[in-house]
Amino acid sequence: MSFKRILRRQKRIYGDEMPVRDGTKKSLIGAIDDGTKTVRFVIYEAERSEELVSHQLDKTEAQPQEGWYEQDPLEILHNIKMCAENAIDQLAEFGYSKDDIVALGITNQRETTIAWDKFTGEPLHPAISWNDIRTDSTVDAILAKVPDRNKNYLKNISGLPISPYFSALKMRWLKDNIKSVRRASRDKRLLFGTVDSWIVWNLTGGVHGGLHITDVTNASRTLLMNLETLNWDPMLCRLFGIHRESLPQIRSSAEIYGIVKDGSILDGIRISGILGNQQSALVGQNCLQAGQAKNTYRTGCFLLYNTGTRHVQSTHGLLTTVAYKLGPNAPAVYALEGSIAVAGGAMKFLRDNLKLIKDVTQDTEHIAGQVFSTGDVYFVPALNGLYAPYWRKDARGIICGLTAFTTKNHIIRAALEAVCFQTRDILEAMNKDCGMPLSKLHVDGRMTSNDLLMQLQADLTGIPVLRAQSWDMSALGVGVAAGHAVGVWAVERWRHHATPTHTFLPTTTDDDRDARYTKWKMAVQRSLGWASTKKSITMTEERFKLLASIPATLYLIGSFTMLVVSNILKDR
Ligand SMILES: Nc1ncnc2c1ncn2[C@@H]1O[C@H](COP(=O)(O)OP(=O)(O)O)[C@@H](O)[C@H]1O
Ligand SMILES: O=P(O)(O)OC[C@H](O)CO
Repeated sequence: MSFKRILRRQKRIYGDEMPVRDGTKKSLIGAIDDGTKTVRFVIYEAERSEELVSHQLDKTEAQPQEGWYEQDPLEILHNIKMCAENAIDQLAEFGYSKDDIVALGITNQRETTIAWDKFTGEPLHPAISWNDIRTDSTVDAILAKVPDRNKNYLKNISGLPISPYFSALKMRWLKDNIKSVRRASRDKRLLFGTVDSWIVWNLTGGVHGGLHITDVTNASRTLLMNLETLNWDPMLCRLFGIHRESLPQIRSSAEIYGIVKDGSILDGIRISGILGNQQSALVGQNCLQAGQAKNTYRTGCFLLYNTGTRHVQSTHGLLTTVAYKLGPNAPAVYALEGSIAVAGGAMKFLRDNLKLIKDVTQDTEHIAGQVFSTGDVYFVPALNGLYAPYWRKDARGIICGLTAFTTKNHIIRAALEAVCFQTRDILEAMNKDCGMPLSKLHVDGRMTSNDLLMQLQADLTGIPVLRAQSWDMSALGVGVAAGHAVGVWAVERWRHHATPTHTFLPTTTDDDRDARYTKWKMAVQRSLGWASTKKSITMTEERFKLLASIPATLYLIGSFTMLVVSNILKDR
């Protein structure tokens, strides 16, 4: 890379606040950030708390059936290696090499579940993504086992409602539906893990003694961990039918777990930090005091409120989760979390499914900015049900309020507003749980580069929105944790990273925003109860393709027969 390109890159990352290098070498920390749609590898200069180089690759996501989302576990590993190689290559331009990396941290999409064979290292099934809703009937089967089919029955122990979102349901589904998983379980070869476990096991040697571990933040998203003991809960494991031996050991978020031994460019580096990506952003934004909160806008959007060493139970639809535990002997810190399943994901839906935009980054702000309002259009992106505070797996996406005046500009703007209204839903719930409204909102995540979105967020919540200095606070957070564990990154050193670069102030009146919010709630009501678990003969994509390949006459006869048969069945 030419020197000019490096300068341009630095300018892009740091703006006018470019770090001044004095020629002395600093300790470097590597961070793997495995998101739902992208993998990144970032290298930080610990003493200066500066991002030095990074590389990112998009991931492929398969959708084999409606509501099913899968990732390739081997692609995740491959992409990490490619990103690491590329980032490390760039180090030479700064006078550094791989040997200057003193520790490695891993932050990851949470809940996404992988099953693999301890002896061959082969994944037994594609990774089931966090937002996959195939476990709908598994949820019903578990609900049938608890008093009053109460979805909040396990909240006191785990902090979580019974929902397809969490890993235990995905593990149960894998055991119920995938023969190789059942066989591996019977033969005691089965290992389960969230993505952090899969990455660490492979990096530390895989079949040759790889470490099967996870950290408290990831474990707290499985519905199998007890928030009090910070260990797998025997009753929960029994309820979901998951054997303790197939689960990873739960460790803190910052300690030296082991050394990379996979023959890759990362070989020999200590792994010393693991954090779920939303908890990691909380650390990266330096929200380390009780009462501090941040909202991260990526594929989903997640607002975490630090409650200190107390785990507070929400009565308004929020989750209780472990925020971090920065060392084996450090206390666990907890958070209340408002989880939104579809934020940036809605932009990709507008691009890939509805073809309303070509480029998520360029088009959404530009096109939505061409109209001054949504023209009373509301888009509830309940594409896989609704998460907090509703927890309704039967909700489905709707766009309502359409008129002959509506254009795609209004719909795109409504999709941006949906992220803001969902955030307001969470803020309302948090206010009820904590009794104290947030006076400002610290934000990060790639979507926050969208100025229009940020302004809408301030206008629709009525509080200032403070954009973080760098959008990827998740990578930074785990970099800090990893550096902290090896003693090269002190809290004070990254404090200035939490300094927002831009503040968006509300420009609307309370009456105006409350009227809009009331309309949003009406739209949400209309999205609920849409999906039913009752099986019906629906025209799926596959059936449509099959029918399209049959000649017209046969098709007519076929359809007529189906109609007659379904009428007979209906009358029974
Ligand atoms: N400028 C933007 N305006 C609106 N949405 C954006 C913008 N930039 C990115 N996004 C959306 O934000 C999400 C970014 O996700 P990404 O950072 O790749 O995270 P992850 O893979 O962890 O979910 C994508 O879904 C994308 O659609
Ligand atoms: O892909 P992201 O960054 O939206 O993160 C996903 C969350 O960790 C799911 O809980």
